[in-house]
Amino acid sequence: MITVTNLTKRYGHTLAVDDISFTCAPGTVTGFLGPNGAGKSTSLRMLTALTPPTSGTATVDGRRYRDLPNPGRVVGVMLDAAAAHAGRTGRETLQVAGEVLGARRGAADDMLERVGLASAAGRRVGQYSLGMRQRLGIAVALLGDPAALVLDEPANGLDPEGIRWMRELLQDFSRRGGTVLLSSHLLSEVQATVDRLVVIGKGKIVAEGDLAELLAGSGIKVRGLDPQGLHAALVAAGLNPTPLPDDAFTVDATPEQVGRAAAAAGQVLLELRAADGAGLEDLFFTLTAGTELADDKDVA
Ligand SMILES: Nc1ncnc2c1ncn2[C@@H]1O[C@H](COP(=O)(O)OP(=O)(O)OP(=O)(O)O)[C@@H](O)[C@H]1O
Repeated sequence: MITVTNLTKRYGHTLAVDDISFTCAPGTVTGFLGPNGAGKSTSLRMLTALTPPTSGTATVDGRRYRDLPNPGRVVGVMLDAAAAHAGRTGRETLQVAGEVLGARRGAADDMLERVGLASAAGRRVGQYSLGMRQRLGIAVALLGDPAALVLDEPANGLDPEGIRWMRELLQDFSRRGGTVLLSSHLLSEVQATVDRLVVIGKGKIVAEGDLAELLAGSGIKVRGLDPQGLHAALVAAGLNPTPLPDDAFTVDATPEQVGRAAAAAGQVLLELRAADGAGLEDLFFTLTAGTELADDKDVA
């Protein structure tokens, strides 16, 4: 169990993380989602004792990371896969990590096999692609056979096949009772992997809950032949339409209410269905507005 309670971090005048609280239960994969600069990395760094909190606490299995005698045996961590020692080979990286953890002999090679790096084990990490470093980072995190994983942007640099591999690995880990907390700045990247979401914007939690609930709780999507006429009809019926980019609207009402409002005004409907998480996407769009430059930097 990962428990974050009133966690806060201030850098001078910047409130990077502002009084956040949430828990991650065993057997679940939680996505920690937010745009660049929202406070994800700072939160994960506080959770893993790399940065002291200004106030609040973060614990894994009831203990702060820095109080764990052999933390890698309790929680596997990957915060910056690119930071691995470039001069070491993949095998050496895992052997060094294994010594710290007291892992059994042969664990490094078994793990290289598990993450698909066996054939690259003797190559220097400096020659690895970002995706290969992510795999190596996961291998280091898993090496101590921990019950929890904390991963900062694990999908970064992975190709679609790599993302699928990561998804299966994490879901398998959670099915065996493990607890996973992973961060991402892309909803689409983690949507198929996580069971729960904690959404953070400007240091504060702005949404939290089961993925299915967050995706479902977004009303009805409706699109008509005459968007302006449909908008006027919905407003006249006392409904409160929110415009979507494709000339459609979301409405917090039943399909029948929307259908009747449109019929009363003679409006032809082209689409009337559950909104598929458009509300969550809208929320994310609002949060990420203005951060495109930072996203481009990540891709480059
Ligand atoms: N060491 C630091 N000194 C001063 N400000 C910092 C420091 N680390 C982070 N910040 C600031 O805290 C805020 C949150 O940054 P953080 O890196 O946690 O966000 P993030 O959600 O992880 O974004 P990214 O995905 O870009 O890393 C930002 O405004 C950032 O500039």
